[in-house]
Amino acid sequence: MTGEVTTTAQVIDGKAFAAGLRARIADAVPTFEAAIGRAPGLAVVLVGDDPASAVYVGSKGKATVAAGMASFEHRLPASASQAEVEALLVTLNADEAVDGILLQLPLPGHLDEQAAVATIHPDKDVDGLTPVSAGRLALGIPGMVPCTPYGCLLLLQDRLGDLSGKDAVVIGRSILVGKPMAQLLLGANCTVTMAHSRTKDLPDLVRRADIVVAAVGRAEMIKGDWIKPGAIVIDVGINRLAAAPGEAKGRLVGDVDYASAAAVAAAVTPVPGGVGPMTIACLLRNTLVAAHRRAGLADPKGF
Ligand SMILES: Nc1nc2c(c(=O)[nH]1)N[C@@H](CN(C=O)c1ccc(C(=O)N[C@@H](CCC(=O)O)C(=O)O)cc1)CN2
Repeated sequence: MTGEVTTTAQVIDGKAFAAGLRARIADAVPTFEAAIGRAPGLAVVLVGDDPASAVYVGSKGKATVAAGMASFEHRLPASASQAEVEALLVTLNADEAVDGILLQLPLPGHLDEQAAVATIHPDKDVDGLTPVSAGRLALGIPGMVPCTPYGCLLLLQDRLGDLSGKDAVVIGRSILVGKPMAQLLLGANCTVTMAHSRTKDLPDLVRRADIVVAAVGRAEMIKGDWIKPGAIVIDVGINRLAAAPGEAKGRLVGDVDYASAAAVAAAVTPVPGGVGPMTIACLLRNTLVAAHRRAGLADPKGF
């Protein structure tokens, strides 16, 4: 019999992996509480009324409580000034019950995101976005690592073990994902190429990679014929398509054209259910770690 051999990639189940991580975090919380006399605390700040952000903040609060940690939710109106946002962050920096602070992004357009984030004390920066955290990551010094890229790294290591010598391409150069992802992969001894909207011959570049991390924010842009057979594909994109006739809302898709990529790759993360759930699990992990460091305890083992 002749004809093409079609492979079907394994699905990397981020939802299941995140559930396991969250369960292990919940198991570690009572030990911390017994030693310090209080649970780790996470404060999440939402400015404005972006519906997606409100959903993410609600999910973070629920996950925090489910892990046995203390959740502090702060909402400011969309009209809040830079000074008001920064004043709240300064108050949270000084609050002994708060180990981690997260400022939900994006902020309303009139606010300076970088300046606001930089107000967060680096020891409480569980989002890993302050200049100090970014500098520590670049220098390879222990610090807080942004949640989404850290989640991607955990999924890759779970699949491949040692990443040394792998060719990795990161598509997208955001502060939230692309740049820290590249640093983490470099730290894991990958050979890393960063690609972005002005990269030439992107399909050819992607075709050389053993690991593809897509974080470009364009629905289904990366096609299966760009993927090297046997590569691992991590799709960070979350894009909602326009609703088809008869649908209340459009489907969620990633930055990767899943069906065509799955025919070539060894393994692919789905959207939804891939990288997304890892973001919140890693936020809890960072909060647990921050709480230990602030209390002068050794980092919890196995995280
Ligand atoms: N300060 C931050 N702001 C934002 C971050 C961040 O890490 N820090 N990330 C994103 C949003 N985000 C968390 O804040 C987030 C996005 C997606 C998911 C998730 O689980 N997605 C699900 C699908 C959800 C759906 O149905 O809409 C999935 O992929 O399975 C969790 C968290 C921007 N802002």
